[in-house]
Amino acid sequence: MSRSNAGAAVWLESVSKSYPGKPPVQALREVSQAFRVGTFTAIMGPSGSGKSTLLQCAAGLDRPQRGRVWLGDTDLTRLSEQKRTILRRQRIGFVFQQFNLMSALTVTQNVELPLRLNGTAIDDRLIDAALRQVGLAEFAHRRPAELSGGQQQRVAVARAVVTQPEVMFADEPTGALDLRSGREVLEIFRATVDESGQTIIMVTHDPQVASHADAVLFLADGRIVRTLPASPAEAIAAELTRITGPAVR
Ligand SMILES: Nc1ncnc2c1ncn2[C@@H]1O[C@H](COP(=O)(O)OP(=O)(O)OP(=O)(O)O)[C@@H](O)[C@H]1O
Repeated sequence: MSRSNAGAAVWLESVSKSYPGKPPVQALREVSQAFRVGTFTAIMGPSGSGKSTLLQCAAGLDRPQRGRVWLGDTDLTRLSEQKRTILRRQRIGFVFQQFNLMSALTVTQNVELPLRLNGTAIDDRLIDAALRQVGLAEFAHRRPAELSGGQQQRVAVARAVVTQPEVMFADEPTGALDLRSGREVLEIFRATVDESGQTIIMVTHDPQVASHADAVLFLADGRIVRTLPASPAEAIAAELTRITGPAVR
């Protein structure tokens, strides 16, 4: 089959995913979406609309029942579990809400970890460059417990970018951070996209966070129902209210 969407970092083609149950839960319904190289996309939508499922299918962590998911020229849906694991290590970076750092390891050792898992030779200059990128070069020998939450998340970002992945996926990356630390992480994301041509796909509930992205996708009931270009937080919040109904808080 020929690809009509060459140039996309990630491309979903009619992706459907359901979870078993009585009745089964239809989490994604025929979702088609291209994420262009060098763009920063936010995914929003009400709770249960399918955001995490979309992220997991796009990142090859989960496999849809129907449709295709491409990472560059690779069809992830055709790969075995083992090949997807190797591909994730080599070509994808992840940042989660809860940092997921190894507490016994230093900052440097945490950032080195993906290279070790890949069997890549450890190049100190690469580690140093990743730590500089997140403004933490002078914290290289500390352990996570000796850092603030914002600094820990910046270590997680350094760990995600050190392999120079084609795509970085982030699931609520600022959810556990105060406003200022959250903004610092988002500024690093922005710079990584603008200066290194990184592609970032991020799930968030927060319109302020989404306002740093180049585009915002809105999911409802397993479908992409709206796409906004880069927009101020107020416009994103208004769109979310239109889709979700007024906020309860
Ligand atoms: N492992 C699972 N087994 C069964 N149902 C699941 C599973 N994971 C998710 N679901 C269901 O699939 C639907 C989509 O879930 P998903 O986690 O993708 O939504 P979400 O938009 O990320 O939600 P939230 O904002 O609350 O994290 C929901 O109805 C959810 O209950």
